[in-house]
Formats: sequence, structure tokens, C-alpha cells
Amino acid sequence: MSQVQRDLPFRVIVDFFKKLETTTARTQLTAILVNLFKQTPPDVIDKVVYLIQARLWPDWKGLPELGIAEKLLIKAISLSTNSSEKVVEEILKSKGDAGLAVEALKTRSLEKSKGVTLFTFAEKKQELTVNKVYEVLTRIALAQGEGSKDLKIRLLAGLLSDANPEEAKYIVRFVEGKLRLGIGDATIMDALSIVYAGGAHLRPLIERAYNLRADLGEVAKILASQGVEAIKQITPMVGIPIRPMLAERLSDPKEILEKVEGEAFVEFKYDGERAQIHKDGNKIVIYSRRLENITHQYPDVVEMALKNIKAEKAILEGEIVAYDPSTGELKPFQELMHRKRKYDIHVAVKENPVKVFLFDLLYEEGVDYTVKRLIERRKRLEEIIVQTEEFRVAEYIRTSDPGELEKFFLQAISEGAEGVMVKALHEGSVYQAGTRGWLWIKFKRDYRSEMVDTVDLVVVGAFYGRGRRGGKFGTLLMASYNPSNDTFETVCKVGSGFTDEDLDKIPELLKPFIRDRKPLRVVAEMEPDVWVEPALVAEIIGAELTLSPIHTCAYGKIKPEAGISIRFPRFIRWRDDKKPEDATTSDELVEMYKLQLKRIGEKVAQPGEET
Ligand SMILES: Nc1ncnc2c1ncn2[C@@H]1O[C@H](COP(=O)(O)OP(=O)(O)OP(=O)(O)O)[C@@H](O)[C@H]1O
Repeated sequence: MSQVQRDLPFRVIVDFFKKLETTTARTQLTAILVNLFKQTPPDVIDKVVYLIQARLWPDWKGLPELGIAEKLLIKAISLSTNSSEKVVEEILKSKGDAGLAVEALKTRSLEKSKGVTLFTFAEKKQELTVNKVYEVLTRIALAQGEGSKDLKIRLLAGLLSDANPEEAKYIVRFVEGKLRLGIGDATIMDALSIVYAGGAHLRPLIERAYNLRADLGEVAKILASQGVEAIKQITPMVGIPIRPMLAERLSDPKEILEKVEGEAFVEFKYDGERAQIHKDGNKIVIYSRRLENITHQYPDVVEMALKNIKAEKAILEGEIVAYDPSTGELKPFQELMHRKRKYDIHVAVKENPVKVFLFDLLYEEGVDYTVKRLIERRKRLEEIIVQTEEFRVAEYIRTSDPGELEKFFLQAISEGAEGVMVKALHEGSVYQAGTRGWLWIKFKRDYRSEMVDTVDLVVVGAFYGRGRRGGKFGTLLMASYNPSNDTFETVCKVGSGFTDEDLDKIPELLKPFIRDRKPLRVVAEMEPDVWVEPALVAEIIGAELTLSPIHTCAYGKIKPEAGISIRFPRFIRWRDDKKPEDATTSDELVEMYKLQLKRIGEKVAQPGEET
């Protein structure tokens, strides 16, 4: 065999980007991706995956972003194309896209130099490779502090000079953060399974590995270089976040207990911020529900964890909740916002104290607890911590009695929780990382409306307002997530519930995600004024769920030619702790719709009852 290939020409990736631009069907997307992975040597597959994900590394690493503002970009393009900044600005204006601008300028300067044949042979540039592009982009991102602006410009200009016009176009789009390809993690995992197992059957294992080690580039590399066995052996690792287990929802205590097969742990569902606490000796890292590193926001939690976790190496989960030290009362989630400010964290720590309620153990001293029953995980959790007033296990009971469950639920609400989490205890009650399933069921407070619960939907479009809202976005087109084909299906247009301040902020929030055509993963019948790449999640409540022929959520699942929609939807708040794939799924809306029908049925059956 020839020498092992360790790199991939960058033009192969460029060809892939180009093909994607003219593709809309998901099956085709997967096929194109399979073709790319087949050509990718194992050594660079991690980098190829990151580039497809439009990033340089997983967000949780907390490494800097590229940090190239438009001004710097113009300077770099000007340097690399021998054009003045003014010319670059003009072309940028007329093309409306920096990628197209650099492509045009480079083509022009190539044509100009065509006549000059002297030295061209000897000077023929080396072909750009994925490693080279990745290395320079990394250096650009890591250049920080004094003189870093200049360094960033020089590095980028150098890279663009080495690139041909098409390569330069995509490099610029990447740098600008505009290289969203509409390829979700689900499609990447499908393609990896096809390439390395010849079909879909490896997909669940790849997904499990990704759930335990939230780094798809790394998972792809292990698979490509060490094979399927290595993927099977993957266990949690302290320092690398585990994708959180999620709960289904129901609101009938009897039905909930039937679903978890009888006896259950019923815990307070605290209204705070989920925290995955990693301890490695005297180092603590805290990851959020979205797997962002939030350690710096909670120096007090770091201290509590160091003091009260007896294990050397462990991964624990809990909820961080704000409280009022004068009364001991728990405060709502919004109070934690003070911890998001970058400066004066010590002031926030003093003014907004928190408690931690632990509810799971995922790993301890080389043992993978995610594969163990809840009962074992909880027992060990209690053994390895010293419980204090501020750092302790979530309030819970163990029961199989619906009446007792209901009573505990009311107690939870009266003590400032949102409701309860009911957790299965049976043989199969493992920790299902990254999965929403029936092993955990949330039972939340009724919002005093027909819709029992709020939903979290993704912005996929926006409409300009009229009257007082003229010229501004007044209404957003919202969608649910359909994980079975990795798409976003429209549910409703929401125009109420926004404060003036919310409305003022919308253009800025949407700006990076606005597209001139329907994003690949969006399924919609209506045409908004602008399309929005799925990125922003909002919590929505409405009067009730209805069926609508113009929305595509779970289309045809309840009735032919109708999707599920929300009557009188109202915006509650942004959920920036959620990724679009964490939004309420179309199947969950189907369940909620059925539940609503059932409750209406019950009301009709007992007309005397107060509703
Ligand atoms: N005792 C507990 N056990 C598990 N999760 C808890 C508990 N108390 C509070 N929580 C929080 O509830 C969330 C579980 O609900 P779910 O799995 O549906 O996630 P979610 O979609 O963020 O929930 P929601 O939208 O209801 O806030 C967890 O992410 C966690 O932050």
C-alpha cells in the first residue's frame, strides 16, 4: 500500500461545500457527506467534522472564537488581493457578501497576472490542505492581547493569498461565521455509520459515544483510526461533558407511575440552572445544560464542590438555584441572570447566593455509573458527598402511590419548585445521556390555561410589523424539532408577549441568522419576510393546541393535511440555555395534543365539575 495519507486537499472540502449549495433533500446531503468522509484520512477527520459544524472546536472547550470583525476582514482581503480597502469595500457592497467579494477580487488579480509567466512555474503555490487551513485558523483564534489584531490580519491575508478564488470564498465565509451548512449532528452521525459500518446499524453506538463525550470530531477520529470496538468501549471522562439525560412530561400521577412501572423516586424539580460538576483532584469544572463551561459564574459552587465531594475524580449532576438568605426561600431561574455578567462576579456571589441540589452521579474513580440503575447511582452519590445546607441531595420521596405523589407535588410547588421529577427505579433505569425518555417524567405546575405546559420553539422566520411596530420585526415564525429527520417544522407565528425592550432587541438577535432562502432543515408552507437559520429558542405558552393546514408540525399525524399549532401563542422568554435541537419535539406536541383531547373528554364526561 502507498504511504498512509495524513491530510486532505482543501479543494475536496470546497467541492463538498459547493455541492451542498445546490442540495435540499436530506438523503442527498447524507450521500454527499458519505462521499467526503470516504476520501478523508482518519488523521484529519476530526478537523473535517469541526469545519462542517462551522467551528474550530466544541464550544465547551471555552477556547476563543476567531474574532475577526468586518474591518479586519476588509484589511486582510485587501492585502491578499493587492486591492485598496476602498475597492474591497465597494465590491463588498455590490456583492453583499464578503465571500463573493474575495472570490471576484482574487479572480481579477489572477487574470491580471496571467500575462506574467516568468517564475510562475517555480513559484507554483503548494496546494492548501485541511491541516494547513485549520492550523492557520487556530492561530488566528488563539492570537490574543496586544498586537493580536495585526497578527490576525497577517495570518488571514497569508491564508487567502495561498487560496484559489473559490477556496478563499469559503474561508471568508467560515471566518465570518456564515458557513452554516444546514448539516446537523444527526446527519454527520448517519454518514459516519454508513462509511465505517456500511449501513445505519452503527448509528446508535456512535450516538452513545457522542452522548458520553460531547465532541463529535473526537468520536469520528476514534472511529476512523481505532475502529468500531474502540467506540463500544467509550466511557465518560472527567473534564469532557456528558450530554444530559432529559425527561418526558405527563400530568396525571397515576399514569406517570404506570409509565415508570410502579415505584419511583419523586424529586423536587427545581427552577434553576442545571450543572454538571466535574471534579479531578482539586480542579472543578461546571458545565451547563448546553455544555458550556460556566465554572467562572459560580466560584461559590466550586468551593462547595471541593469541600464536600469526597471522591478524587467524579462527575455529578444537580441544579443550581438562587435563594434568599434572609428567608431561605428559593427564587426563580431569572435570578441567576446576575451570574452571567462578566465582571464583579464576587459582588454577584454575595448578592445572589445559590444552593446546589444534587440528583445524579455519572462517574466516579474509573467507574462508569451511567450504565447503573438509578438506585445504585443515588446510593453512591450520597456516600461520596458531605451534605450541607447549601450543597445537598434534591428533596425526594420513594413511592408507588399516586396520592402521595400528588401531595409531594403540591409540597414542591409551595416550596418554590416548579413541580416534580418522577424517576424510574427498575432494572433498566440507567442514565440515558443525551436522550429524552420515559425513565424520567416531569410533572409541572399548570399555567392556569388549557395548555398544561409551555413549549420551547425555534425561530425559523420573521415578519415585519405594522403600525407602532412598522419597520421592525413584529412576529416570529416558530418551529418544533423533528429528530427523526433532523428538521424544524412550523407551529405558529408569535407576536404577543414581547415587551418593547424585547422587540428592540430582536433585529440584533436575529441578524447573524437571517438568510435569503429557506434554511435546509426548515419545513414550512408559509413564506416569512425573512428566513432565520434555526438557532434561537423561545419559551411559548398559548390558550390551547389546535390543528392547522398551514403549519407543518407533525403534519398528517393527527389528521390528514393538518399540522399542530398553538392558539393565541405568547412569548414568555428566550431560552438561551437551549440549542435548537433541544426544543420541544413534534412528537412531544402530538402527545400534548392527545393529552389535551383526553382532558377535554374528561370535562365533557363530568360537566358538573369546575374546570
Ligand atoms: N431533581 C431534578 N432532576 C432532574 N432535573 C431537574 C431536577 N430539578 C430540576 N431539574 C431541571 O429540570 C430539567 C429537566 O427537564 P427537561 O429534561 O425537560 O429539560 P428542559 O427541557 O430544560 O426542562 P424545562 O423546559 O421543563 O425547564 C433539567 O434539565 C434540570 O435543569
